[in-house]
Amino acid sequence: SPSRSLLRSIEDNNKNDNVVADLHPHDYAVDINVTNFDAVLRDTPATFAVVEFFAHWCPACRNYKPHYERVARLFNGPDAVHPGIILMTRVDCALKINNKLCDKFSVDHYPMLFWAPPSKFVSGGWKPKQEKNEIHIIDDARTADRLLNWINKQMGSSFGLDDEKFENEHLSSNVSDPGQIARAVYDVEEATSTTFDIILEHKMIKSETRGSLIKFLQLLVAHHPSKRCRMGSAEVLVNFDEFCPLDMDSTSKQENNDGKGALGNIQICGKEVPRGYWMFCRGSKNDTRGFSCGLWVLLHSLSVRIEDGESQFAFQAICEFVHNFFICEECRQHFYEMCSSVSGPFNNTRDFALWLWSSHNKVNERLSKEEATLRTGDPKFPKMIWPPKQLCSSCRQSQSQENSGIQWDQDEVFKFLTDYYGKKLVSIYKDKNNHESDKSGAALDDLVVSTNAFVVPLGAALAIAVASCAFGALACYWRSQQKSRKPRKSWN
Ligand SMILES: Cc1cc2nc3c(=O)[nH]c(=O)nc-3n(C[C@H](O)[C@H](O)[C@H](O)COP(=O)(O)OP(=O)(O)OC[C@H]3O[C@@H](n4cnc5c(N)ncnc54)[C@H](O)[C@@H]3O)c2cc1C
Repeated sequence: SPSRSLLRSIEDNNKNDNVVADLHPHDYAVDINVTNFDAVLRDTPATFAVVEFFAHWCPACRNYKPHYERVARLFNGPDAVHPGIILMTRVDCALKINNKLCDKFSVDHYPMLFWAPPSKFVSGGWKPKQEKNEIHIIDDARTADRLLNWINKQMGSSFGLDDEKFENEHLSSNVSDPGQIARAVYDVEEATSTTFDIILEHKMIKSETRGSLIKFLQLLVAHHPSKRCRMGSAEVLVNFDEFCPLDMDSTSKQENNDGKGALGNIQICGKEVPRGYWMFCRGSKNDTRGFSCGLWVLLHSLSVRIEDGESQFAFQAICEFVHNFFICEECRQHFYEMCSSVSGPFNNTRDFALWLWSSHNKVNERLSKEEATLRTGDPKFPKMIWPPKQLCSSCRQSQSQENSGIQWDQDEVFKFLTDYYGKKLVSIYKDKNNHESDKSGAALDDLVVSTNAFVVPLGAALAIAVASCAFGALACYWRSQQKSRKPRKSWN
C-alpha cells in the first residue's frame, strides 16, 4: 500500500542517503519564476535558452520531466557535458505568482517549450502567428530524442544523449572566428575568481607578497573587463587591511573554517563565479587549456586597457603577480626571465601590449615543440605563433615568409590586439550590464571610478604597497567618499 511504501522509504532514507537521491533524482533544469526570470536569462553565459512552461499538477508534464532532464543533463550545471551553450529552464505556471509571465507567452497547454537566445526572453513574450519573433516555439519535443534532434537542427550541431564529458568534437576552433573572443569575458571572470581561490587555498599572501597583490588588485579595479570583477576587486582593496593584516604570517586569528581567512568569504567576481567551466578556453580534452588560457586572456585584456602613463606600473604589477602567485613553477620562472630582460621602462600602452604579445608568442613557440614531442597539447588547439593569418592578415608584412620568420607590422598587431581584447571581448557582456539597476552595485561602481581616478595618477599603488597604514587612511577616505557620492551608473 502507498502508506507502507512511504514508511519504508523513510526508513531506508535514514539508513542510506543514496536512496534519497534515487527517489528524487537530481534536477538539472533550472527552476525559475517571475522574480528571477529576467535576471537568470540575462546573466547566463549560454548562447541559447530553452524555457519549459509546465504545471506541477499536470500528469503529462510529470511524464515529460525525465525526457527534459535527459537533455538538461547535457547542458546545465558544473558537471554538464556541453556547458555554457544552452540553458535549460522551467517555469511552473500553476504557481500564482507566474500567472502574468505565463500569459505573456500565451501558454495554452502544458508542457510548452520555447527557444531563443537568452536575452530575447528578457522582457520578451510570444503570441501565436506573430511575425518576426526571435522566440520560437519548439513544436517537436515529445521525447528527449526529439527535443535534442530539434535543437541539433536549429544549431547545426550533433549533440547526442549519450555524450560524455570531454567528447568535444563540436568545438569550433577560435583560430578562424574572431567573434569567439566575446565568450572569453566569462573566462576572465572565471580565471580571476580561480586565481583568488588558489591564492587563499595555498596561503600565498605573506608580508613579502601582499604589496604585489595590492598592485595587481589596483590594476583589476581600474581595468578588468568585467564590471563585477572590478567591483569585487575594489571591495577587497578597500578592506585589504582587515582581510590581510600585516602580521598575517604569524597570526591564525584570520582563519575561518575553510582556512582561507576573512578573504575566503569574498566572491571577487560575484556569487555565481567560479562557475566550474570554461567557454572560450574550453579544451577538447580533459585537463587542457582552461585556467592558464583564461589568465593569458585576462593579462592581454588588461594590457590594452591601461593608459600610456600606467604602462610601467602595469608591467611591474603583472610580472610580480605571475612571479608570486602563478602556481606553475616552470611558467613563473620563464615569465620572470622575460620580465627581467626588459631594459628600459615602458612609456606607452602600445609598447607594453606588444611586449606581452611577443612574450606569449615565445611561450607558444617553446611549447609547440614540447607538445609535439610529448603529445600533451590539445589537438584542436595546437600552439602557434599568433595571431594566425585567418585572424589578422594585415598583421604580417606582405613579403613575410613563414619559414624565414614572420615579419610583423607592429602597428597593425597593436590595432588588432586593441580591438580583439578591447571591444570584441566585452561585446556581449556590455549589453547585459546596461540593464543592471542594483543600487549597491551603483555605489560600488562609483567607488571604482574614484579608485581609478585617485590611485593611478598618484601612483598610490606603490605607496600603498610600502605603507599599509597609509592604505588604511585611503580606505577610510574612499569609504567616506562613497557615502557622500550620488550613485553613478555605467562605467563601461
Ligand atoms: C604567464 C604565463 C606563463 C606561462 N608559461 C608556461 C610555461 O613556461 N610552460 C608551460 O608549459 N605553460 C606555460 N603557460 C601555460 C600555457 O602558455 C598555456 O596557457 C596553456 O598551455 C593553455 O594553452 P591554450 O591552447 O589554451 O592557449 P594559451 O597559450 O593559453 O592562449 C590563450 C589564448 O590566447 C590567444 N593567444 C595565443 N597567443 C597569443 C599571443 N601571443 N598574444 C595574444 N594572444 C594570444 C589565443 O586565442 C589563445 O587561445 C603559461 C601561462 C601563463 C598565463
